[in-house]
Amino acid sequence: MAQTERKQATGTDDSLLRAAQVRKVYRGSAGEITAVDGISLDVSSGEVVGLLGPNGAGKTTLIKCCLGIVSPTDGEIIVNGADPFDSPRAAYRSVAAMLEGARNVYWRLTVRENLRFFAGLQGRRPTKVDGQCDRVLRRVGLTEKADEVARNLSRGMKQKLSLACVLIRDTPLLFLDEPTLGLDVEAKEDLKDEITRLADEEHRGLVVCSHDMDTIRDVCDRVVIVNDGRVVTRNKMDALLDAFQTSAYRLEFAETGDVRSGLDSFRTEWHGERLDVTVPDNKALYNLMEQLRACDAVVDSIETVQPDLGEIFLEITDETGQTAGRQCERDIFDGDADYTAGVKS
Ligand SMILES: Nc1ncnc2c1ncn2[C@@H]1O[C@H](COP(=O)(O)OP(=O)(O)OP(=O)(O)O)[C@@H](O)[C@H]1O
Repeated sequence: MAQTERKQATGTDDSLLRAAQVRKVYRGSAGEITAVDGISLDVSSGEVVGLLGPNGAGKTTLIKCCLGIVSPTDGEIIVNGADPFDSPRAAYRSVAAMLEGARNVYWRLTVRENLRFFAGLQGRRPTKVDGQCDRVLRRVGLTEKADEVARNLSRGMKQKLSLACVLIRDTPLLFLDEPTLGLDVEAKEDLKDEITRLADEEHRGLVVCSHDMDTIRDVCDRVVIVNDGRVVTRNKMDALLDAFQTSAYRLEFAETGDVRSGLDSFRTEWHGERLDVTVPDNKALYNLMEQLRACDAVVDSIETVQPDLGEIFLEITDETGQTAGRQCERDIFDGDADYTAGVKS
């Protein structure tokens, strides 16, 4: 890659990841699979980005490309100023990943030995990192288990150890794949706090992949939703929720009149006597009110339905919702002034 292009791709100083138009085609005896088909992903310091998509969407492949584990067929990847294929050592020093949960820890080693090992990979003397080990163990709630052999830990504790092994490496960029898997409610809340703290106080950049939409909603500044190897939507979390918030209303009736059969042109869902109705715009809301009057319905209360990220995700990635997804993507790009690097997919 030409130096000028690289400079462009490296972007601003706080850019920790710039992946532009990444493509990965796996070739095997069964033929070709395009796992990633031109995805771009940026992460800056202090930012938490959610990477969402259904099974097989290409998330893990993209992450492995960014880590330099899988070689992309096409595209540019820069990790904290280093190309993971041209300068693997420099890139490796900047990024740590929690992939496939607890499978990346050494089950015969104790919790502390695991941490020393991973600190050693970062070039530090394992015997000199005990203070930091204690701090990391405190943060993930494993202090009491420091001398326990990893294989004797519960599933949730193994997950915490896996996170601790990522944190001990002290890298500016972190990839966390399904970090809440197996965690109880309290541990999940602690993990969310820790992710937010890492971004806000330590200015790290994090990419979080999860099917746990509560966690994604609570910790992510932005989300990128992929399907079939392509980006279907990217947006700031607030804007994504807002985009869906304005279109759905919950009505309570004093009198329902003929309303159950009179709202055919709207998307409706009854919950007992309550009605959720989705309208595309303000004009349609006005039409809805007219229609309700025509049905002799008396509305007792009307409120906007809080958008559920899980439902938004399904709507966007559902095959029948492709148009909605594309529309959403266009709206989002139109309004996303921060996303100006020319790396839209
Ligand atoms: N090593 C490989 N060789 C061939 N095909 C692969 C390989 N790894 C992944 N794939 C295929 O690439 C596609 C994307 O897989 P990937 O694991 O990246 O998806 P994912 O979004 O991480 O899914 P999940 O949420 O289930 O982890 C799938 O069709 C998968 O079968």
